[in-house]
Amino acid sequence: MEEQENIEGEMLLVRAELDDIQGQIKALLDRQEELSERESQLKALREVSKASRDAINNAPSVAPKDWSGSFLWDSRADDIRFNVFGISSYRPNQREIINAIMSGRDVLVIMAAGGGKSLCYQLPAVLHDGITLVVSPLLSLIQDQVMGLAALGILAYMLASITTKEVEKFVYKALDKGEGELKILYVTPEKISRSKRFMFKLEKCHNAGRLSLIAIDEAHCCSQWGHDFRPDYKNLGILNVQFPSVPMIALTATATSKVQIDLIEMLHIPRCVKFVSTINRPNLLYKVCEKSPVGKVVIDEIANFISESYPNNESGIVYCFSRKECEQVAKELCERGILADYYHADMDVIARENVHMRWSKSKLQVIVGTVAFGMGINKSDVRFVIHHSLSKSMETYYQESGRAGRDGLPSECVLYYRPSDVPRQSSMVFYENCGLHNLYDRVRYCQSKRSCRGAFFRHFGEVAQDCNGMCDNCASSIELKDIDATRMMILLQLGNIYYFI
Ligand SMILES: Nc1ncnc2c1ncn2[C@@H]1O[C@H](COP(=O)(O)OP(=O)(O)OP(=O)(O)O)[C@@H](O)[C@H]1O
Repeated sequence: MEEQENIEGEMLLVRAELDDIQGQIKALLDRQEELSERESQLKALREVSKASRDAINNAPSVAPKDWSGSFLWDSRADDIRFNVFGISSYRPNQREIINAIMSGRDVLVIMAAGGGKSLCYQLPAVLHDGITLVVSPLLSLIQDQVMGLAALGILAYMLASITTKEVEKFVYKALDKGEGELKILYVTPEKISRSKRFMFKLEKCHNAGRLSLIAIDEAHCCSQWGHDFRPDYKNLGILNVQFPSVPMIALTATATSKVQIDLIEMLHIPRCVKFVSTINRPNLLYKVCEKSPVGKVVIDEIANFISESYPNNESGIVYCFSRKECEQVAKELCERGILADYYHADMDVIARENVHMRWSKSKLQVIVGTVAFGMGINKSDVRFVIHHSLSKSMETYYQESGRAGRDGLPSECVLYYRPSDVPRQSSMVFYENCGLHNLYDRVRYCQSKRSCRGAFFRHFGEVAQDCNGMCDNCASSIELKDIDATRMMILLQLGNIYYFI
């Protein structure tokens, strides 16, 4: 009897000590998370302050100007905005950017996906007399833009491998002799670095005073620190060296301060006016779901999510780690009644175009893609982006998930996470610049019960904004508060408030 009591007594003590340890571990983990967050904040602040110190030290001083004031071209610009582009009012920063370009300044624009970057160079292109040269990384992007401009009645062409001889002749005549009414010319960066003939004609155009503006789209491709580095973008610095009097506008949706410094240097635009809009996409809801170790269960969950939340063929993307996984996931989604197909770099161009086209026209609900399904996705009504696997960095995740909701309507970004996915990603990024560091940032985000879009603000060195319950962690803390409040009311009614305290 006594022995029994001793055992019971000791068990109570052990249990109490275990609970205590559990409490301490939790407190330490919370503190670890707080410190990691603070460390990232401080790193971002250090970069921003270094960047502004460098900018102050290195750049020749230029008086700051109020780009939102009145300018000579105001009424003509308003007329073109409304009557040519059919846009009733400017979005934040658009007017200021246009004014800086029209004042002859180089400009760097950082504006979130769907923010309206194109208007910032297309409107000045129409406003100016000469030709605007646009460098863009992808043929599909260029084709979309040229088609869109043609529909608005703006004469825009591209010079690329698929350009017909007739169009090429027209473009070269326009550059050479000023014939025709060419307004905007799109090229890929390879044209600048590899075609002497093109550069020769461009020089003639410039010498005749007909090259009015140079726009570099997806400018983050210049930087090795960015997520889509393209070696040919490195050669674009030649444009400002060869045509220093022509204003240059560089545009991107994302650039950390390190990438900004890099691309300003590469493009030789140290005195550029910088317009940085918020990276926040308030219409996107971010969620991290626990990923089952059983593959079929994961697919079941994804298929249920799509068919229950998006029963009307609303468009979505599922990102996978490997090509094989893409094909498998697409097949299994089809077996569960979802109209899906896969897209990866191992397919030939025609097959990829075909899948992309069917999806763009909503004949396919879901594209299951690898990272190869990236830039050039212009579909604005993507309602969900699901990550079947962890992406390799915060930046990649921001870009990929950001393909949702470019039309500003509510959309969801869901990530399936399990710790056992980390090693295969780490083996892929091991040799990349800061690869592991970036991946661990991502892992920390997935494991955190507190992290939200605030992690993006920290990553891009932006002042934090409220998440407004638009992530699972913030939403559940709001729910918890609701539950607590309800419980509090019941307890108050029962006169049991001391329980709660
Ligand atoms: N001021 C405006 N008012 C209303 N719509 C606008 C305005 N400016 C641009 N848009 C529209 O917003 C959409 C997105 O614009 P755009 O394609 O230029 O975005 P973006 O910033 O280049 O995005 P991404 O980085 O994803 O390519 C387009 O349909 C465009 O016509």
